[in-house]
Amino acid sequence: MTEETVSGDQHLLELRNRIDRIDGEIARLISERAGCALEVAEVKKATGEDALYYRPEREAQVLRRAMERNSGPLTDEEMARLFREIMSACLALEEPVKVAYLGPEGTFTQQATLKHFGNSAQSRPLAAIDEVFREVEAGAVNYGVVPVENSTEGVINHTLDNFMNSNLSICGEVELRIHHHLMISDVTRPKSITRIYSHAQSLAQCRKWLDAHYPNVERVAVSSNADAAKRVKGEWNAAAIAGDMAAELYGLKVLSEKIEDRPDNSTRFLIIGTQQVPSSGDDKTSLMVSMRNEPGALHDLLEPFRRYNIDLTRVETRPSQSGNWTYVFFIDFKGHRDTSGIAEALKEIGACASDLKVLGSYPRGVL
Ligand SMILES: C=C(O[C@@H]1C=C(C(=O)O)C=C[C@H]1O)C(=O)O
Repeated sequence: MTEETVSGDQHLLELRNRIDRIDGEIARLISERAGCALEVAEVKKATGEDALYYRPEREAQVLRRAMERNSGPLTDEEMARLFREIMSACLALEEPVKVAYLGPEGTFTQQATLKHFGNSAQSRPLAAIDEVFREVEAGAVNYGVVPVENSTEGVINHTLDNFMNSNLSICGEVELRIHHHLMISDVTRPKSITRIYSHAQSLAQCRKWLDAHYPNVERVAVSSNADAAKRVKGEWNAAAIAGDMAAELYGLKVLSEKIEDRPDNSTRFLIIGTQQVPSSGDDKTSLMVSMRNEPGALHDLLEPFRRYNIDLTRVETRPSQSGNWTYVFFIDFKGHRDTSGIAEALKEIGACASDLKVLGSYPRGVL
């Protein structure tokens, strides 16, 4: 052995000893933190039956602080993800949070659920967006996670329409970068692919790539990406477009990575529940408004936003379910309903609208 390797080995040993010591400290601090969370639970329990254990506004603040405080070498996102998991475990000690999401397992909505609640939440896949709403309304789960818009393909109508017949609120949002891959099973012959399965939204998000690489291959829309991945197992002439989780879950091989047409392709998901969330300091508010069907109605609706200098982030129109050619507007803007300016604007809009429902004020997605 040369002198160099001896000193290299020695250095490695010292570094590992240091890491062991640091791990000991981290473990002690995490236990101390978990003990605090248990005490918090006692304080919350004293408020009675409806004690709210999961506090979206507080969690957003903890994550933002973790990012602000970070000075590297880990990225801010990586640091926040670690804190996300610590909080998830602490919350589970207080009370395990139950979450339903649009399934099946392996979908991007499952990935969004994990990103938002961490691995200690108890999550359950359901077959349809309506079912997620229903289970939260029935109290079978505490929260639901549903997709609401995609940066390439636009709004998910089904989610918006569900709010028309529901009393649920929006308690949070989470954004997910969507990377699609073309995947095959171990029996697929890559040169003989005649059929590609995926969800219609995903096929649309990869349209140009498919036109360029598989122009004459049949595109088959199925109920989810996970379903597409499942079908490919055992089909020698088929491929699927889906995400990492589906590839892993069904043991598929990725043939082409990141085939989405737009590199910034992302989907926004909503956390639905029954809770009214206090301000986190950086929030968004979502409204559902119906207007009288008369000239200038849309102008009257939007005017207070300009006057109170409120930053609109989205306006969607959906046919109302109460009559032909009448519409419901879904409006998102920056800020919390309880802050001055916004509270006044909402009062004025309420006075000129035939119906106004604040779907919720909630922390802007952190991760
Ligand atoms: C500890 C609390 O309860 C939960 C756990 C949190 C945490 O671990 O930091 C934060 C918010 C709550 O979801 C709290 O409300 O402060």
